[in-house]
Amino acid sequence: MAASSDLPAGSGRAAGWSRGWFARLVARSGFQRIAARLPISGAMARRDGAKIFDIMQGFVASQVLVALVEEGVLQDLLDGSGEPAELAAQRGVATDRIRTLLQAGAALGLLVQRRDGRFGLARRGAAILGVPGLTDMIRHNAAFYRDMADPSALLRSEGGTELARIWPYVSGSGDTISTAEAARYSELMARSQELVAEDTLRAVRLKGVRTLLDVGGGSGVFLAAALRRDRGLRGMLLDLPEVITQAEDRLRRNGLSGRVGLHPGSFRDGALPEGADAISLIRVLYDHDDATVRELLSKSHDALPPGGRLIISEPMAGEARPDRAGDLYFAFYTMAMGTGRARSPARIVALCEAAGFERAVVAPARRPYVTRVVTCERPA
Ligand SMILES: C[S@@+](CC[C@H](N)C(=O)[O-])C[C@H]1O[C@@H](n2cnc3c(N)ncnc32)[C@H](O)[C@@H]1O
Repeated sequence: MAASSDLPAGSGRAAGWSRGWFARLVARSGFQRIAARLPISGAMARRDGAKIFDIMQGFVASQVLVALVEEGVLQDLLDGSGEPAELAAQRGVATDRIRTLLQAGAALGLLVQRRDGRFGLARRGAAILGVPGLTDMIRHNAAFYRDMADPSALLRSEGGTELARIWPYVSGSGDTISTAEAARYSELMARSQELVAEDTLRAVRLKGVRTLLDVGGGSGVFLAAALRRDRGLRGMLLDLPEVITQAEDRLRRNGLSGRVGLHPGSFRDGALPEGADAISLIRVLYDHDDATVRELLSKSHDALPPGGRLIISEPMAGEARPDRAGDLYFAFYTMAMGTGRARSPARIVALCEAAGFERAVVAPARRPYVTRVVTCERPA
């Protein structure tokens, strides 16, 4: 919701308002006491109070979610009786504590309590099990939240965060990444890529494209989805050598090896391979600082023929209309990684135009918390 929707009529933009007299008035405890007693301002104060409380308890809510996933409670409620005592005994946890966890899950709208005291999955709780990659994402947030445990330290940090270790390539230091590290992060990306690929391929038309180069294509999930959708399309995939072996395996398993050329290497070194009339950058730009992004966009421009298309897909910031996915979660996630940032579509378009692209289009966002898509073209 835009911040300005909460403002008194005619009060102008939120930034100006928050510096003004009304903000100073609302910030007084005396005002809060009086406002709470009056009918209209009392309702407003209670609404604000509930929203503030909701923000404050967000960490507890997400940790309850982690517990439900890590303890395998969601899965057990899908398959089992939902009897708290049974769930407690299976885990060696006191029954009243498991009941507290189940009640908390119900308060979050993930579980339902039945009349006989048993618990079951609510629709949203069941969806957590069904959405590809979601439980892995919930688990891997543990590292992010350790970085977030001291937000003041994070704001001042110069590296050394847990997320920087989880995504070792972001430093671009030239240190080689172990194959095991590459396999770990690629698997995580692969699981969540299904949703990203679905939304990206809905947002772009690949009609007329003969060869698609997926830069930073990971283990090839996006390319495989694109090739399955368009039987005439050929693919090229560039990623670090430690990652390419996984793409090779996946494409072979999908019977697509014959349609894809693999290019092990770093996009930091030399030009991008030529031969594609479209390039995709899926969840790549937000890992990197502006200087790296400018260079990568410029190399993409040079590798494309005139009229060639660039597809950028990743979670983006809302900028003038801040949203919780781009401006809260991904903004701090990329801060904890240490190099990248969630950029707004307008910022991405500006960077593309600076690299020589034109005819930029920002696709309507279907699920902005999954991805947003910007396309542009090299001038014909
Ligand atoms: C966040 S992952 C995204 C992977 C895939 N596109 C997806 O959305 O699932 C970023 C990818 O960029 C690759 N990458 C990072 N730095 C790179 C570089 N310098 N050259 C080539 N690939 C790189 C990583 O190995 C990783 O596969």
